[in-house]
Amino acid sequence: MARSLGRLFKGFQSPAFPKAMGAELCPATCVSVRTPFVRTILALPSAFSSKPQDFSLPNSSWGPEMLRLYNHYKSQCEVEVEGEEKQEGPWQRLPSYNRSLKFTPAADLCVLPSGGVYLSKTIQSKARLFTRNITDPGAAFEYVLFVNKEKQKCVGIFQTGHLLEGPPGHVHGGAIATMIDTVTGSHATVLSGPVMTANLNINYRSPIQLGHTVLIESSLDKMESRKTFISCKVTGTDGSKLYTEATALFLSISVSHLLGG
Ligand SMILES: CCCCCCCCCC(=O)SCCNC(=O)CCNC(=O)[C@H](O)C(C)(C)COP(=O)(O)OP(=O)(O)OC[C@H]1O[C@@H](n2cnc3c(N)ncnc32)[C@H](O)[C@@H]1OP(=O)(O)O
Repeated sequence: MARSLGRLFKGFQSPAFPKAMGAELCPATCVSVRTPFVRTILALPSAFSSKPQDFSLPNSSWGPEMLRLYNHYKSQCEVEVEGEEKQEGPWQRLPSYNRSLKFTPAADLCVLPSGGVYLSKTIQSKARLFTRNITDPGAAFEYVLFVNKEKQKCVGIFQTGHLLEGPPGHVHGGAIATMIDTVTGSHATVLSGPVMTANLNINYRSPIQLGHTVLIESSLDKMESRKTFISCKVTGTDGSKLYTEATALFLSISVSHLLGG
């Protein structure tokens, strides 16, 4: 277990900002790899089951607004320079998988001081990322994240499926919190390496209709020692309608924190 976590976070171990913001956050097919975060992203599939699927690519459930915004940011991941090969653009897409740890043999399990083990083999083999655990396309969270290293921004484009209902016909507040945590948490991870959410403050301004696509834009407010402060807004796809505002605090952690050490 400890070895698996170590592998997972290996690329995060020298996350100093702004060095990490020099990251080239490219899809798994990209060959240009320089920074700790990108190494981690690219290493992730090998820590999964044999056939990792990148869920942040378009599928048949994506509506026109989801596709339009995806294409808008995707087109800025590479730029044409006259007479030269395509170059990296200001935005980079973050790939997204549904597992963070592969099955680990019993010998790898971490024995806690209490005498228990960190995770049973069964739980490890069945564990799935919360936002990617419903396999029916379009039923729950459809999303893709892009980061902009120069502007220190991250955007999430989310299409909200019918299984996210809270108030009739509208998205559950916990699902909105999940979307916000996903965008701001990924942003903080890009900036600072392994982090956990310490505090999330949410103001729900207007209900989000089920099936709607929303844009979640997060910005770095400040970094202080182990603390990364991020704020974000959830809006309609043209940015005019404000649905939700939030601020979040992330604390950098070591792998031993996750093991209860
Ligand atoms: C590729 C990956 C993409 C991931 C995307 C998804 C992201 C999802 C992220 C999550 O959902 S994480 C799960 C939800 N979060 C948790 O379960 C965290 C549970 N809490 C903890 O594990 C610990 O409380 C925590 C790591 C947050 C902090 O414990 P520490 O022991 O490391 O910190 P400590 O208590 O020593 O405090 C350090 C500093 O932070 C401050 N602090 C800690 N918790 C705080 C808090 N809640 N609010 C404000 N300040 C806080 C604390 O006052 C102190 O400030 P000073 O250094 O200035 O004195």
